[in-house]
Amino acid sequence: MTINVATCPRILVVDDEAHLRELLEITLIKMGLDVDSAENLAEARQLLQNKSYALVLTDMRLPDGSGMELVAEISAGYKNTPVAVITAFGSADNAVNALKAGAFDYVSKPVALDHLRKLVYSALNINAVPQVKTEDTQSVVASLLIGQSAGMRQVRTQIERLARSMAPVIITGESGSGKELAAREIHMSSSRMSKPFIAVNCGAIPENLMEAEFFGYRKGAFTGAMDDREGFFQAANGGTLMLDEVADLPLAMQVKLLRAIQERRIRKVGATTEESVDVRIISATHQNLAQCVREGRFRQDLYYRLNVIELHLPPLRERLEDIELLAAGILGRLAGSSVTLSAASLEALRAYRFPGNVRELENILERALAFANEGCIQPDDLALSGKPVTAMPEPGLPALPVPSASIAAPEREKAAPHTENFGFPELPCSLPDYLESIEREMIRRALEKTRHNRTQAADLLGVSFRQLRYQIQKLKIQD
Ligand SMILES: Nc1ncnc2c1ncn2[C@@H]1O[C@H](COP(=O)(O)OP(=O)(O)OP(=O)(O)O)[C@@H](O)[C@H]1O
Repeated sequence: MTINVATCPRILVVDDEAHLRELLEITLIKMGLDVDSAENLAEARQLLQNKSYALVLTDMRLPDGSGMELVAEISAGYKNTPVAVITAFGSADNAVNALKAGAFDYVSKPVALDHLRKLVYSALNINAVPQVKTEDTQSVVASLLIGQSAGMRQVRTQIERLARSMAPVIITGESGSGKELAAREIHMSSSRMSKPFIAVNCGAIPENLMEAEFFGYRKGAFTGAMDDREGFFQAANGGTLMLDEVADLPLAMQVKLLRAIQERRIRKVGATTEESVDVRIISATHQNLAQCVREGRFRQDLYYRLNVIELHLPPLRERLEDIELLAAGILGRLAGSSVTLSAASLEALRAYRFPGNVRELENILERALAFANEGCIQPDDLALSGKPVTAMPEPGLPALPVPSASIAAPEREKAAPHTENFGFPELPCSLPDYLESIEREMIRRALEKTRHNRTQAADLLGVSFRQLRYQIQKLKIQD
């Protein structure tokens, strides 16, 4: 990156150690930047009032207070100024706290100049990311996430904020609720947008290949390693690495990952030297990671590192008002403007629970397109299964999902004869999917009834604890 001298960005360095201040000043000036320095908080505040800065770089310990105070003040009062902190060696807690308070990034002492330069370039890029605002001031330029519900608006506002930081983010939400899309949006709205976004499904990689897949390997490192290969970290260098289903990482790999994140250095399998990497980590899980920590399946230190900021994607059933826009977007993508949704179909969709969230809506519409006549999708074409959001069955009643129960009134009459067959539904489109939906529902009920005590829930269902745990994972049940 070359810096435009005509609009030379100005950096504020706040540090009371003269030699470190000097090192930072020289490095920044050599990068073609203007630099102001302050020895303490009072001087920094004074300078901030008089000039605007492209970046503030502050030490944590200052003679008249803590760098954290400056982070908080800048985050609140100078929203367009990124602030990075310099932390003492080994004080991971400080770094995490600063990121939580709104710091854009951090460097640890002794300051590695290559890391410092990368940090500065990222910070300078932040304000170069184009932001198009709508009347309600939400950025729409890279909005991949469709939806205007209060929940989605909040998600977008949070994404806008998160995009201006390097802080690790954990995205939670049920399967299919848009976690990967949200991660992409954070990346696309950040200064890393021109660099790669790599999404890795941690649950899909065989344990014995994990290290090589993440960090790469040298030729001859193991049988079959015919050439040097890069791993996900190198592939995402300068950009964002998304660890999807992070709870599925085996414990041994969790240790290695923690090290890579903390040191920002990795070592290829079979290599003797380490290489530095500049990767922003976004993780995602549909599991309760804190619970995984309690159960000893996830390391607390890694949890603490990854879980600096949480972004929660609400399930689709909590934002049913988004369905119309989502359906229009999905149909537009799948069929252009040639197919529409009838009013009754929209009503039927709005009454459905969507256990598979937006992904399920996509599947329903894709299948419906095949059945739709004259360019209009009717409720029958949707072939909805499961219970509607409204009309939950009474406790104690058999919980078999009734496919036609969510269909709007006139269509319900048509479908009724099929559903009066001893309470069984009409034939499902897919028996395995149908049986899974029943199993999922029964497990959910047992968990609800036992206040999420898995041992008791397993007893209620007449299965072993391990069997239940396996089914919960397999069926991606939010517990
Ligand atoms: N708000 C949204 N607007 C448009 N499309 C969406 C939205 N949310 C999700 N999708 C679409 O739904 C599908 C599932 O989304 P995504 O893969 O991001 O979900 P996920 O939560 O990461 O799922 P999983 O936990 O199973 O990995 C994708 O095709 C995605 O494009």
